[in-house]
Amino acid sequence: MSSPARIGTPLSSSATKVMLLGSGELGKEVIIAFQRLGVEVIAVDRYANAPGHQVAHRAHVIDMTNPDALRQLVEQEQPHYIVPEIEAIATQALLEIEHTGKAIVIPTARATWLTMNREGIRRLAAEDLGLPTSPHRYADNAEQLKAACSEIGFPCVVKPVVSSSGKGQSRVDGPEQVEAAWNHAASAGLVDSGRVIVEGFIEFDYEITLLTVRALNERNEPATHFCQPIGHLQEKGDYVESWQPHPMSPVALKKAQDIAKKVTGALGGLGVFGVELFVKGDMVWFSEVSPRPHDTGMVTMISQEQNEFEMHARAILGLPVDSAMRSAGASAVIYGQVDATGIVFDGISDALRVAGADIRLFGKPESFVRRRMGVALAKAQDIDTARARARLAASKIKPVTK
Ligand SMILES: Nc1ncnc2c1ncn2[C@@H]1O[C@H](COP(=O)(O)OP(=O)(O)OP(=O)(O)O)[C@@H](O)[C@H]1O
Ligand SMILES: NCC(=O)N[C@@H]1O[C@H](COP(=O)([O-])[O-])[C@@H](O)[C@H]1O
Ligand SMILES: [Mg+2]
Repeated sequence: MSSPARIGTPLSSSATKVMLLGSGELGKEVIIAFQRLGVEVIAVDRYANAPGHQVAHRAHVIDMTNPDALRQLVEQEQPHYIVPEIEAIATQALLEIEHTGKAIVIPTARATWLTMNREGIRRLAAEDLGLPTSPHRYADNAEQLKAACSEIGFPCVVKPVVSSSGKGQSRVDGPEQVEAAWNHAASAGLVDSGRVIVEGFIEFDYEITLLTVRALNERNEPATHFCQPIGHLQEKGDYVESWQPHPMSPVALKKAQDIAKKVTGALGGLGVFGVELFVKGDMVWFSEVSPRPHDTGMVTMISQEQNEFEMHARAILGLPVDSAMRSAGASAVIYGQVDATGIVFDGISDALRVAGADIRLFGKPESFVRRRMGVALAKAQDIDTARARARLAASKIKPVTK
């Protein structure tokens, strides 16, 4: 597939150059992993001093949904690899860039294009691959949404087709809530494409992220590695806690791995994928997939030998990965809790005195009450203790205005 991996010297003519499109908390860790391997990293985001900007060789602020701005920056920086870190990117420009052969898009330009829009990945998963998903319909206005919700039945979930971290998402319990769901989706979608998806509500026992890695083996062929399942808790469509390993029946685990193998195989390329699945008994539904490290996978910073960001960097460069666990672990989100710039975090010593605990503060320049500003991590003998420790450590951190 490719020649054996080589890495040059950063900031010289031999440099191996990677451009991150999106440089939030996930990109920051991917950049640190690349930096450790002596890769030259260019971090891009929509605002200045994003977390990843602070640890890269160079930083740029552009509108990544603008194809001209994206093409121009790629022309200027000439990266070998382009690593998308968010959904809302001008994926059409990525398809063109990949086509010229000037840069490799991770995992592939088509994968970023399909997964940026819920409709693209749903059609691939449900129609082309025949994977089990929630029943679903699409709507382009409030009237169509009413009809779609009645067809699907209540409760159902309405989401903008382009959005993430639960933005613009509503659970709808009856016809009287449909209009509010339409307005919420229209106001909060990342790119206002004006289209929403309605999904039947799955009454799952639990949900997991199955981190799946496509990395080259010793014969230089892509091979699939599975991490242990990550259980998580979501509030308003956004993750608040995750833990690894989540116990699963052998039947459910096998189904989850089969689904993950099919969907990541169909997307192709190299790197980490976060396959989101709902589980009830031995039934498993595909929900969605991130063709990149996943927020719930931040737990791997404490629970795995190689965390998801290190595995992503290695897989991208054609290097071997190891998806083995080190210890049961958990993560708990630290929210901004205030609307302010340049906030200060109190209580860090108390957090770090919690047994087995550690923290990451992302360094986002501006805090919002519900913005994810950091994460507490904890290891333990079992996931219940790890969860309690991570929650306790997170609760000790008090963001305040300066
Ligand atoms: N059809 C559904 N049935 C039951 N719960 C759902 C359904 N769709 C979404 N949810 C709940 O909402 C959460 C967020 O949904 P989803 O992953 O589609 O949103 P998202 O905006 O893409 O979030 P992220 O970017 O963090 O993955 C899910 O993890 C799940 O807890
Ligand atoms: N579920 C997707 C996800 O967690 N994405 C992560 O959040 C950042 C945006 O944060 P912000 O909204 O606080 O700028 C993204 O850049 C990425 O690191
Ligand atoms: Mg999700």
